[in-house]
Amino acid sequence: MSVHALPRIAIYGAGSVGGYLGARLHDNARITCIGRRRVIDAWRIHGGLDWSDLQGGHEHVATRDVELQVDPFAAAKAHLVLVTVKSSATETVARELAEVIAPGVPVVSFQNGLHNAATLREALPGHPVLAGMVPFNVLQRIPGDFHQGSAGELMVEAHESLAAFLPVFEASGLPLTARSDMPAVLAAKLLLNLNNALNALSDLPLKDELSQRDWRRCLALAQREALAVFAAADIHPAKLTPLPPQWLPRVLDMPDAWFKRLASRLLAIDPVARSSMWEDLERGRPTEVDAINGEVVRLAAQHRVPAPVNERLVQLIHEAEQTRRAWSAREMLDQLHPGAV
Ligand SMILES: NC(=O)C1=CN([C@@H]2O[C@H](COP(=O)(O)OP(=O)(O)OC[C@H]3O[C@@H](n4cnc5c(N)ncnc54)[C@H](OP(=O)(O)O)[C@@H]3O)[C@@H](O)[C@H]2O)C=CC1
Ligand SMILES: CC(C)(CO)C(=O)C(=O)O
Repeated sequence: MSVHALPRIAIYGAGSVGGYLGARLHDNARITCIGRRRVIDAWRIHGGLDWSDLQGGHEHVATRDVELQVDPFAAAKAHLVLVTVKSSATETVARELAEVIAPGVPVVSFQNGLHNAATLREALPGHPVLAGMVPFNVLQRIPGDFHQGSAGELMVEAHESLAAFLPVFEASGLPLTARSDMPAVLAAKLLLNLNNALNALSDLPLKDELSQRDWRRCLALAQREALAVFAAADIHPAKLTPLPPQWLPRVLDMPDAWFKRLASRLLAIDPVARSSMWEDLERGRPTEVDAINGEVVRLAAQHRVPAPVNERLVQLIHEAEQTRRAWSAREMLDQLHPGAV
């Protein structure tokens, strides 16, 4: 197919997820990545984008094969826009997109958190704005080099406007599963993302952290609390893992040998993979904790149920944004459940 016949996809938020998606999709779409000057310059110096994954797949995408831009106006010609900024940037991005994108162009939020699509929708009336979900981990190892460190399929709210784009994702080896229950999918992802804060505070790779029972006990505390809050708020998380979400805390609590046997897929993670929140602390950026553990705390307050574990995690991450230290699992357990150790 001539390159001119390929759809144009703008990826707004050149970072770990945005760079990875851009690199994976570039054979089947004309990709424009829009981001900060420091990032775009670094990617140009790198000579483009590299992606790799757990299965050994890898590719170099030269700068001539992907458009790298700092000006929001570069999204004007897009047939589809993917938003890949952190949650705290969504409102600004929504306003920037409203100024530039063509009428009716669909916009997909590939972000963690429950409300990003709603925030985009408010500023973009007349566009289908669809919630998406990225299940896997992406680490930007050096600027322009992206590694997918765990498995899973991208999900998106089912909508007719995506019909022309689903084959693009499929052909690129990143199939998009269309779902009619995205709020439930995002709630289930939020439960998994409660580990982002713990992983960042542990300063360990995800695999090492989740291999230690005491770190898993910390996550189980945060998830149990979130499940009780969700129940009070009538939110029913979807089943994204082989185990129903309600079983996760019990399985996390298990001794290491049992956990490894029952939840081997949860540990099928690249040994270098870390949470996106760890990457934020590492790079001295504000984190998304208010949209993740903070969401549990907000819902708990609305429904008058306690959420001390997630409240403490929000505090600890905000402290870590100022001054970092690596916590041991025992110290963390003592913070989240005094007397449990
Ligand atoms: N990384 C991962 O493994 C995963 C991440 N996610 C989710 O995906 C989303 C993106 O995460 P991730 O890729 O890690 O984030 P990154 O921080 O790596 O990338 C986002 C980039 O967008 C930039 N940006 C922010 N606002 C604008 C703007 N107005 N115009 C242009 N660029 C802007 C940011 O710059 P600046 O830093 O200056 O704000 C940053 O460079 C998050 O919601 C995250 O939770 C989901 C699954 C896995
Ligand atoms: C994939 C996962 C759950 C963990 O890396 C994530 O969403 C993140 O890091 O933000």
